[in-house]
Amino acid sequence: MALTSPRILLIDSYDSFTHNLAALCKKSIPDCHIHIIKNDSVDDAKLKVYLSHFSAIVVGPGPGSPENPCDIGVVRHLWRLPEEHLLPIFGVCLGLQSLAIEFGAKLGRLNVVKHGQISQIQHNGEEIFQGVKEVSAVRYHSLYVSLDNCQDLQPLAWADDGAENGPVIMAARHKTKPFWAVQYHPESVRTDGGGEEILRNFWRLAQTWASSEGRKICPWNTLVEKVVGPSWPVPRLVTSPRSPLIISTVTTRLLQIPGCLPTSICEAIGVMKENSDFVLLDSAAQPGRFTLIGCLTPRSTRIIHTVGEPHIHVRTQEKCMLEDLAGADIWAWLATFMRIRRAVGGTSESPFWGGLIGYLSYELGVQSLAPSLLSGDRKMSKSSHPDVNLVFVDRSIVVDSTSGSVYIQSLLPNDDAWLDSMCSTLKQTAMVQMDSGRASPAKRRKKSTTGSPLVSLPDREQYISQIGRAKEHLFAGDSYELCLTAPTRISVPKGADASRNSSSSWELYKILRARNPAPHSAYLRLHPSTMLSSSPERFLSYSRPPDTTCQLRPIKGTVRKAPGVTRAVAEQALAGSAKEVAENLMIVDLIRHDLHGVVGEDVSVRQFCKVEEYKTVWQLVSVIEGKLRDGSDADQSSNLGWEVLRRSLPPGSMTGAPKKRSVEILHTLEDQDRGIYSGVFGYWCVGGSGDWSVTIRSCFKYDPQEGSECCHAAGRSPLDDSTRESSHFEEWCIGAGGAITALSDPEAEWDEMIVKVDSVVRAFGDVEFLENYG
Ligand SMILES: C=C(O[C@@H]1C=C(C(=O)O)C=C[C@H]1O)C(=O)O
Ligand SMILES: NC(=O)CC[C@H](N)C(=O)O
Repeated sequence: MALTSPRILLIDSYDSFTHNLAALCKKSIPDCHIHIIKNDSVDDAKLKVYLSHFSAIVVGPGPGSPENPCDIGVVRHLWRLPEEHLLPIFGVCLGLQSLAIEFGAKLGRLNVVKHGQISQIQHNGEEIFQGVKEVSAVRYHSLYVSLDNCQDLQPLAWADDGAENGPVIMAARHKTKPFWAVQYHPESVRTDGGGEEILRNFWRLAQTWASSEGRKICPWNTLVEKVVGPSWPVPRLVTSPRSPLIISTVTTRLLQIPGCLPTSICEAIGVMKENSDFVLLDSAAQPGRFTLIGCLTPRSTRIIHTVGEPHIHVRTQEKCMLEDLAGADIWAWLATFMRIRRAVGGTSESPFWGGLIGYLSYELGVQSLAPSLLSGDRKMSKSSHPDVNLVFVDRSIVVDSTSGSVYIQSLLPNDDAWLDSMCSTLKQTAMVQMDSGRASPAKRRKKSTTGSPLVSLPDREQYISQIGRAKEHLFAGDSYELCLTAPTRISVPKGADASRNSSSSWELYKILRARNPAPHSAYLRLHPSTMLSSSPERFLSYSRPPDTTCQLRPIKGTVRKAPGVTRAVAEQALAGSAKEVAENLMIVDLIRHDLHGVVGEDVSVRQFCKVEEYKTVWQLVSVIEGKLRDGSDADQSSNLGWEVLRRSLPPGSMTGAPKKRSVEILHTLEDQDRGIYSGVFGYWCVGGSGDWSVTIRSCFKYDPQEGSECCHAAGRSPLDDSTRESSHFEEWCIGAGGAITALSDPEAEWDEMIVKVDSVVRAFGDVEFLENYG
C-alpha cells in the first residue's frame, strides 16, 4: 500500500458521465482521492505547476471535437508535457481522440454513430488489457480515429462494425510515454469486463512507470486544493444560518377508510372554489400508493419566484412581501425556510407530514446548469408562469391506497379542534361515498354552445426539420441524445355555467384522472398557475433521514397502447429494441452521474429497462438508487435530498446527454421557454423527505385575473389586452416531445410526440384540430 493516498486529477469536458468515471477510479485505485476540474478552469501554464502533486491524470469524455479548442480546453496541452512534468494519463473517448490527433492520427466521422450501443471488443491482451478476458463495452461516439500514419501510438483494441464502419480503434497507448486511452466507456453500467479491470491495469502500469522514472510526488497542500478544489464527492451543501431551532411536532389522527376516494375528500374540503389555491398530489395508478392533499387556509404561505429576479414573493391571502434574495440563490433561501420549519413526531407510515408542495420550472434547472442561456434576452410573455411556485402546507391529509389508512395531520400547535372536525368531515364523506357507491363522477365535458375546444398542434414540418437539425448535432458528436419538445395549445370556450363555486379545471382534472390515471397525477391550483398532471415518471424521491435513500425512475421508450399491442409485443418493441435500450441506457448513465455527484460512490441500478404498463402507453423504465452518508449534523442530513434535486435539474430524461451541451442545443432548436413543462412537481416534507415527479403528460393554464398584483413579475401586468380579448376562452398548454437519437425516424418521432399529447387531450372531450393531426 502506498504511504500516502494517491491523488488523481480528473479532467471533465462538461460530460454527463464524469462522476461515474470518478466512482470507477475510486473502486479501481486503492485509497485514492479524485479531484475533478473542468477543462477550461485552469490554463496549461498554471496546471503544470501543480501536476507534481498528482499520481496520474484521467481525461474524461465529452461533447464536441478534440480539434476544437473550446471543446477540449487544457487537455490538448497534456500530451506535450515536458519530461520534468510528465505523469501517467488515462483517456476516455474524447480523451483518446485528443491523444490520437496530437500524435498525428486522422479524425473522422463514423458512418453509423454509436450512442449507448454495446460492442464486443477485440483486444491484444497487452498493457491495460493484460489478463482481461471478454469485453463488451458501451460506446458513445460519433467521431473515430485512424492510427494508420501514427508512429508514436500502438492500437490495443478494436470493435468490428462490419459494413457500418469497419474496424474502429477502441484503445491505444503511446509507445514511449505513459499514456493509455480507450474509445469506449469503461464507466458505463452496461460495460462488462472492460471497466474496473482496465483502470486497475492502468494504475499498475502507472506505478511501474513512476518507479522506473524515479518520479517523486510532492506532498499535498492547501494551495493546490485551492486551485483544483476538494476531493470528490464535494458535499457542497446549500447553507443556512446556524441559529437555534424550535422544532415543531406533528399531530396526527388516523382513520381507516378502505376505498376512500381522494377526489371526494378534495370536494369535501373546497376544491370547487376556483379562486382559492389547492394542492393534490394524487397516486391515481400503480405503482403510486400515497395521495397527499393540502388543507390550505388564508394564512398558508405561498412562495413565488421568477428566474432572474433578485427577490421572492412570499404571500398569504392577507399580506404580500417581497423578500430580497440578498445574493443567495433561491435554493439556499428555501433550505433556510425549511430548516426553521423542521418537524418531528409524525407517523413513519405517512410519507408527508406537511411542508412545501408545488412545482419548479425547467428554466430553474437551466439557471443552475447553463446560466448564460437565461441572462439578458429571456423572452417572458405576460402570461409566463412563475419558475418556483410553492405553498407551505401545515395541515394535510394523506391517503394510503393500499391499507386504507387516512392520516390527518397538522403542524400547528393546539390544532385539535381542526383535527377533530376534519375527522368528522372525512367520516361523513366516506359514508356519502358508500351510500352512492362512488364519488361524484367525472362528467364528460359538455359540448359548449360556443363550440368545441380548439387544439393547435405544433407545426409538423417545423418539428420534423428540428429533428433533422438535432440529428446533425448528434452526427457531429455534440450530443448523444436530445429530448426535443414542442407546445400544443388548447383554447376552451368557457361554459355559461362558470361561477365562483364551480371549477372547470377541477372537472377537467377528474376526466383526465379517469381517462389517463397515472402514478404521478396531480392537481395544483397555485394562482396564477393551474397544472393538471397525469405523469408516469418519478424524477427523484428521498427518504427521511437518517440514512436517506434517493431513488430516480427515468423513462425512455414509449409505445402507444392499441389493440394487439400486448405486453409481449411491447417488450419486443421496447426492451427488445437496441434503439430504445440505448436511449434509456444513456439516461441511466447520466442519472448515475448526477447522483454520484452528491452521494459519492454508493449508487446502484436497481432495475434496468423494464417494460411498465400505463393506461395509454407502455414505457421502458429504469430505477437508480443512491444512499446518502449521513453526517452527525441533523441540519445537513435534512438538506441532502434537496441538494441532490438542486444539482440534478433539469431532469436528464427531458434534456438528453451530455446534459449541459444538450440543453444549449435544445435552446437553439426550440423557440420558447418550456416553463412548467419539463420541470418537476412534488413535495419537500418538514421531516426531511421529498418526492418530485417529472412534469410531463400535463396541461397548464395561466389566470391573470386570479393572481394578486404582488405575484406578477416586474413589467408584467395582471391583465393585458390579449387576455381580455380571449377572456371567453380558457387557454391551456400541453408540452410533449421525445428523445431524438441518431437512429430516430422523424415520422415516428412526430407520432410519438402526438401519442403523448393525446394522452392529455383526451380529457378535453370532442376537440377540433387546427393543424393536420399527422
Ligand atoms: C418528453 C416526454 O417524455 C419523455 C420522453 C420519453 C421518451 O422519449 O420515450 C419518455 C418519458 C419522458 O421522459 C413527454 O412526455 O413529453
Ligand atoms: N463520449 C465522448 O467523449 C464523445 C467524444 C466525441 N464528442 C464523439 O462524439 O465522438
